[in-house]
This record gives sequence, structure tokens and C-alpha cells, in this order.
Amino acid sequence: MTSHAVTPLPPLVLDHPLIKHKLTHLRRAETSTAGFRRLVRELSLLMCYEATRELPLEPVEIQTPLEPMQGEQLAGPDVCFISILRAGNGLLDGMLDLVPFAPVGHIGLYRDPETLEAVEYYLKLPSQVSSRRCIVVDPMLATGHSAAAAITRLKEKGARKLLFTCLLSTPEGIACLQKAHPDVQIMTCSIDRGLDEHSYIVPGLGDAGDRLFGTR
Ligand SMILES: O=P(O)(O)OC[C@H]1O[C@H](OP(=O)(O)OP(=O)(O)O)[C@H](O)[C@@H]1O
Ligand SMILES: O=c1cc[nH]c(=O)[nH]1
Ligand SMILES: [Mg+2]
Repeated sequence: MTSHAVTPLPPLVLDHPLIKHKLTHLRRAETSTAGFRRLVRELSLLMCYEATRELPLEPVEIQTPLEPMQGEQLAGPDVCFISILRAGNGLLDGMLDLVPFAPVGHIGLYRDPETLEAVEYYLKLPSQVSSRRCIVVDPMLATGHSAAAAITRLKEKGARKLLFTCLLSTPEGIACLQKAHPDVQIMTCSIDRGLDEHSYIVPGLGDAGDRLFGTR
């Protein structure tokens, strides 16, 4: 009998010193909303650098002040960002600074505090999602339910080339996402110890959405 089991891609952990430094300050309980936003934006710039490493280039004829040459530019329509609301929007800003022409999809999900299942409340995706590389952004991969649900939905809509990027993850969240979607590369800045009794990431940074938007 032929097995169709796919070996999951190992998670990519971004361990650049700048990322570690900024993540440490992000985690601090005393970091203000303004500081938290600034740090998430800066971290998203650094993450975007890695998340876009595989993007295809196309040749372009340009003229320097001295002579014509063939340069390279991103093949624009090939990529889009998908933000998992709300907290994903914090990661979008820096990504869009670097890839300003990329279309953006939004999937609204919240985690039911009782069941810990992801509840969808919004979905709006760019056209031609099936032919684009979809870079999914959400700062937190805790149980993994939200990320797995978002990617299931994106695949239902035709998405095939997916990368999931987050600031913090847990071994449980990674296992959950890999089990549901072994073909999806996970990129994270840290694999934390695990989950507390409320399924918050520990040591973590608290509730990313609340810290970004100053809600409670
Ligand atoms: O891996 P999970 O256990 O599913 O948890 C992770 C999810 O929790 C947070 O969103 P939240 O539900 O707090 O919504 P918010 O962004 O609106 O605050 C976070 O941004 C993820 O989407
Ligand atoms: O630690 C966690 C877990 C889920 N969502 C968050 O914002 N933080
Ligand atoms: Mg939240």
C-alpha cells in the first residue's frame, strides 16, 4: 500500500541577535502599547527579510546614470500577505513597508476561551490566491488551532503555497499545525516552553492583540 504521509517541514527559527534583542523587550510586562507596536513593526521588518527569501525575480532593463543594464525585480503578483485578525495586523505594517505592492487578505478569528477552538468572523482574500505565495502572519502560535483553521480556510479557497510566520510558538502549536498542514513552512522567532492552564504561551508576552491595541 502506498503511503501518502508527508514529512512535515521543520520549523525555521529566526535567531538573529537583533530579533532576540527586540523580542526580549517586547516580552517585558512594562513595555507600553507604543513601545510594543514599535517593536512588533521592527520585528516584522526583520521577519519579512527572511519570509521573502524565496520570492521569484524577473529581469528588468534599466538605465543607470552611466549605462543600460539588466536588473532584477520581484515578480509582483506572485505574493500576498494574509493577516489573522486582530493581532496579525501588527506584523503587517513592516511587511508592507518592504513589499508595498503586495495584496493583503484578512481572516478574522478569535479563540473561544472555553473550547480554545478558533471562531471565524471575517474573510476577505485577494484574487488569484491559488497562484500566489501566501505569507500568513500572526504573532502567536499557541495551541495552533487558529493557524490550522486559517490555513484550512485558505486551502479551501485554493491557496497552495503557504508560509506561516509568527513571533512566538510552542511545541504544542507547532505539532498541531504540522499535523494539520505538513506542507506549510513555519517561521518563528522563538519556540517557547509551552502553554499555561489558560493556554497562553509561557513565558510568552501575554495577549498580543490586547498589548498591540491597548485593549483588555
Ligand atoms: O494558537 P491558538 O491557541 O489558536 O492561539 C493563537 C491565537 O490567539 C491570538 O488571537 P486571539 O484569539 O487572542 O484574537 P485577537 O488577535 O483578536 O486578540 C493570536 O493572535 C492567535 O490568532
Ligand atoms: O499567549 C497567547 C496565546 C494566544 N494568544 C495570545 O495573544 N497570547
Ligand atoms: Mg487576543
